[in-house]
Amino acid sequence: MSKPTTGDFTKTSGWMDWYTGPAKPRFTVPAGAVDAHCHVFGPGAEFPFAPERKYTPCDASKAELYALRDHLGFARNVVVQATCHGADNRAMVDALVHSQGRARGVATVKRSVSDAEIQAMHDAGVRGVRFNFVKRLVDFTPKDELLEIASRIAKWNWHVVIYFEAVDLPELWDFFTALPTTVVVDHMGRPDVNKPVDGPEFELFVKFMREHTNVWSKVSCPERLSVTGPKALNGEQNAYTDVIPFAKRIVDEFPDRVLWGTDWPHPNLKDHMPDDGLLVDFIPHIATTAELQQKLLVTNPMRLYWPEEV
Ligand SMILES: O=C(O)/C=C(\CC(=O)C(=O)O)C(=O)O
Repeated sequence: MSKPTTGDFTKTSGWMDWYTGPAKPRFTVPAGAVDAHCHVFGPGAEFPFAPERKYTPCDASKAELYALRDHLGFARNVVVQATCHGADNRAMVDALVHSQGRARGVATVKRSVSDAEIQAMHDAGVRGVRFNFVKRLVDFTPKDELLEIASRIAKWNWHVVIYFEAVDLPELWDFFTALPTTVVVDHMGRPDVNKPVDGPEFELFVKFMREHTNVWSKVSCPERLSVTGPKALNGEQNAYTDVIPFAKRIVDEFPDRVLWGTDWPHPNLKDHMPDDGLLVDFIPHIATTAELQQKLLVTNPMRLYWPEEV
């Protein structure tokens, strides 16, 4: 792969570009595997970043995303709207319509979105909206506005993706449990992996999934959650060991409601940029049987994003 470009935009200071030349994974993903969490950024010259963005990334185009998909052995992608594009979904939708049906999407919308706009996004392959509660990424949106959006998109059988930090779950609980759709949590609700896997904080997340069967989780982003590593670099086959107990627990207890994604191009990492090939080699540490891997990588994402093919 070539090096990331920047267009006319100036990247956020300290920005880490995605890893070029990822390893070929040693773990062979099952046929039809879906990378269910990834993004496109711009390119800024074609799809400008949103004025209200909290970071300016390097470009990460659909062509580069699909080259990575093929290199890693995946068949499909779910492209999630990144906050640097605000509620301007053009770059994400453009990626979907140029995927030969091999990508579906998750959008960010405002209350002002029209039914015709929702329908057009649906026709392009969008199947959900994302509500982001990570304060460094977005400004606050009132809950009544989000609930109104959730009840409107439910008519298209879309779901809601939620992104939040573990410490905020108690405060957000009532809102999340009032959502009328399937709810997909990004990155296991960002647990603090310094805390015990059976401690009160992660128990609350497990309870959230146990008591609400409409709640799914992405067991993604060990590179973001890990404190002790080791990093997925230089051929490391046992990366991010401190995240494994958390992700494995969720896969074991809720095998029919888990998804996995690369999170390429890995926005806002501060410490290191992982080798995506080695991230794929993390999967068998958290989904430890062929049956669990099939559910995580194929059956579950297909049920949620391509139900007409299941
Ligand atoms: O890519 C992710 O899932 C995580 C992000 C970025 C993000 O959510 C966004 O820009 O929309 C993060 O923690 O900075």
